[in-house]
Amino acid sequence: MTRVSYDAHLKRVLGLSARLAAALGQETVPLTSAYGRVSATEITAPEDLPLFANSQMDGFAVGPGVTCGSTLPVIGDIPAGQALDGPLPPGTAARIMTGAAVPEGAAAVVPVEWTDVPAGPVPLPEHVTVRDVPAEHRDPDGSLAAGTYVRPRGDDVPAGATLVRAGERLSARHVGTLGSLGLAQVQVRRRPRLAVLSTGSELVPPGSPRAAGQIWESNSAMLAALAAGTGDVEAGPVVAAVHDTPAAVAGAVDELTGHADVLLTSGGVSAGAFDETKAVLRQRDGMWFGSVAMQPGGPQGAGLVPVAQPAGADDPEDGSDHRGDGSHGRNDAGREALVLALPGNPVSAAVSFEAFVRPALAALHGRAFRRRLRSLPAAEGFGSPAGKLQFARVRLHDDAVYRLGGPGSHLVAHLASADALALVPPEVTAVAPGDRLECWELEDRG
Ligand SMILES: Nc1nc2c(c(=O)[nH]1)N[C@H]1C(S)=C(S)[C@@H](COP(=O)(O)OP(=O)(O)OC[C@H]3O[C@@H](n4cnc5c(N)ncnc54)[C@H](O)[C@@H]3O)O[C@H]1N2
Ligand code: MOO
Repeated sequence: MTRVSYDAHLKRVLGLSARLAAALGQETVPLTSAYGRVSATEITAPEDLPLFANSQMDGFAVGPGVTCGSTLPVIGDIPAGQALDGPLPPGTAARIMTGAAVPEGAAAVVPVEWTDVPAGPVPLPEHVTVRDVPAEHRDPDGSLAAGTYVRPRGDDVPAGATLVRAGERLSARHVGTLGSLGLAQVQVRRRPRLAVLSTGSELVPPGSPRAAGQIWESNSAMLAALAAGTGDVEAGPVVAAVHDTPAAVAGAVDELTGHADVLLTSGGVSAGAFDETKAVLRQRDGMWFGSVAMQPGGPQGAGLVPVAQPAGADDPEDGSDHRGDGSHGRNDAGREALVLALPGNPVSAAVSFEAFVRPALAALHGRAFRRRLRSLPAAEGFGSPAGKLQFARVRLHDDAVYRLGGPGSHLVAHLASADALALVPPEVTAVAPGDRLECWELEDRG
């Protein structure tokens, strides 16, 4: 069987993902649905922000040269949401609220606390006397410094400034900024629809009765949960426990790729007499199977598989959006699905997700993928298989790496209590206490 390095297989998976990313395309979503999506374009500020010079305080807008003791006639109110009709006449003041537009002719805002006017809901006074100008707000001549408590137009960002880069995931704070600039819609990368298929005649869904030799199926729920946690997918069908027969596996693959852009399969990819997943998928154009020099996660398959055209799928009349809305009956002519065939051992499936699926889902959005890495010394020594990159399940504690359990790919409870994977390079067969290990912090660690 072909044996490739971890880096070589990752490169293959990322290349396949980049090809599918181009076909997935983009869509426009309302700002209220944009959180967590990946921007398809650079987004620049269409206007200056703040949109206009406005007051930072409830108080009085005044012209230049006001000093402690100045008394000024008050010509009116400027509540937030309104603008004075014309400039502020010289030698006058206008009562102004936080966020209200500072009129032409005003040089500064005097907070109400610095005046003889009571704070709060009081009638508009005829005059205001400035009682206090703290030293830090005075010009050398003692007058109130120009610009005091005025938020200038464009102070935050000028029109044309970059707010979001193409391929950047939109945070809640981005959403707030885009709303501040009146942007009601965002062009985002279309999220792939993801399906999961677990194969194995020994598997029964949790909650079902179990015959001798059977086990409860757990990979499909785990893989669907890991995928959901990335925020990079639309949840699609999850099929737990398809029997190891060519017809059952082939039927499930056709059905699921008909409804998904990405299919994760688990099981049936090693050397067993009943490993039908590999046998069936190997016959599809575009699928590669081989052994990756890593443990767990050695046996892997990956490819872009042409999707069987479902009966009755129509061509879109306007020639647009060949992907439709991800529902039944979309036009699948020429469409391909990314199939990642993961090993069935539960720890192997989980490690394969971290090693290949997580970066693939980022690449499907054209998003740069960054792991949370730490380099820490091993607390204890342990062995590692020669020629394989080992992903040890560990806990990071007191700036050291503590291994959990052994290397067995069936140790699911240890997997669940891990908060990181420690990588032992292929050429290292023994880790000594104090040896530095690169660790990937697990995204959904408890
Ligand atoms: N002769 C060889 N045997 C094996 C090799 C090999 O190179 N030569 N590789 C081993 C490695 S490494 C792995 S990993 C596994 C991968 O096997 P498969 O992907 O074919 O997986 P299965 O045989 O179907 O299952 C392996 C194991 O995991 C359990 N399993 C499978 N699916 C699920 C599921 N959805 N939920 C819970 N548990 C599952 C299954 O019962 C088996 O115990 O092959 C080694 N063998
Ligand atoms: O490589 Mo398998 O994935 O050890 O357990």
